[in-house]
Amino acid sequence: MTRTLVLVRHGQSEWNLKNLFTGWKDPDLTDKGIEEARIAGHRLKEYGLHFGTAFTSELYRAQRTLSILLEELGQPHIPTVRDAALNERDYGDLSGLNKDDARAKWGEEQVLLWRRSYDIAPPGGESLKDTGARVWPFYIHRILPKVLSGDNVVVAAHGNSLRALVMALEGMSPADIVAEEISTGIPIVYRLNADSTVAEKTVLSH
Ligand SMILES: O=C(O)[C@H](O)COP(=O)(O)O
Repeated sequence: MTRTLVLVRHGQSEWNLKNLFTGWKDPDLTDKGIEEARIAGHRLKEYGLHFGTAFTSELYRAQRTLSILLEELGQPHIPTVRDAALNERDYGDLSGLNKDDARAKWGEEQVLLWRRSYDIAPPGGESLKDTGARVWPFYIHRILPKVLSGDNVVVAAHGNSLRALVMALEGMSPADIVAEEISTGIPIVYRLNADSTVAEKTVLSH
């Protein structure tokens, strides 16, 4: 049994391109983002992966990335679960603001704490810990049983919902997770042991 779990962050969005905090806002992919999703599907095809189930968020950029990727894989119609538990971190009052303008207003250090620390939430939004509080139970109750049953699973989600998932999978500490970045459109392939620990991790870079 392969017990494969693939995580992929959506391709570049219009707001990634404009350097805006996005969170639960719902912009589309850019042309580059569409291409990144295609390449991700192509890399998974080359890797020989077939999926039984897909999971994504309720946000369009992740859903569109997933459908482009599955189309490229030749598996456009697999069962797909969409759930807000996998949504991006809610960026609260920062949503829609330019990231450089935010650094100019609140300082580099404060903005980095909001973006990468474990438990400091942006004003009106979620910390990574808050995001994990919805991602982790969803993983345990909905995603993991599929993986452990041998049903290869792909999860198309977001930078911070995936950072929360990677933190749990790899047993990272709050200090470790600060440096963890998830690139757009790069599949991360985990093979899990029967006890759900990670046996192997492969990053399918371009
Ligand atoms: O919501 C956003 O702005 C991005 O998708 C992730 O942003 P971050 O890299 O600032 O956490």
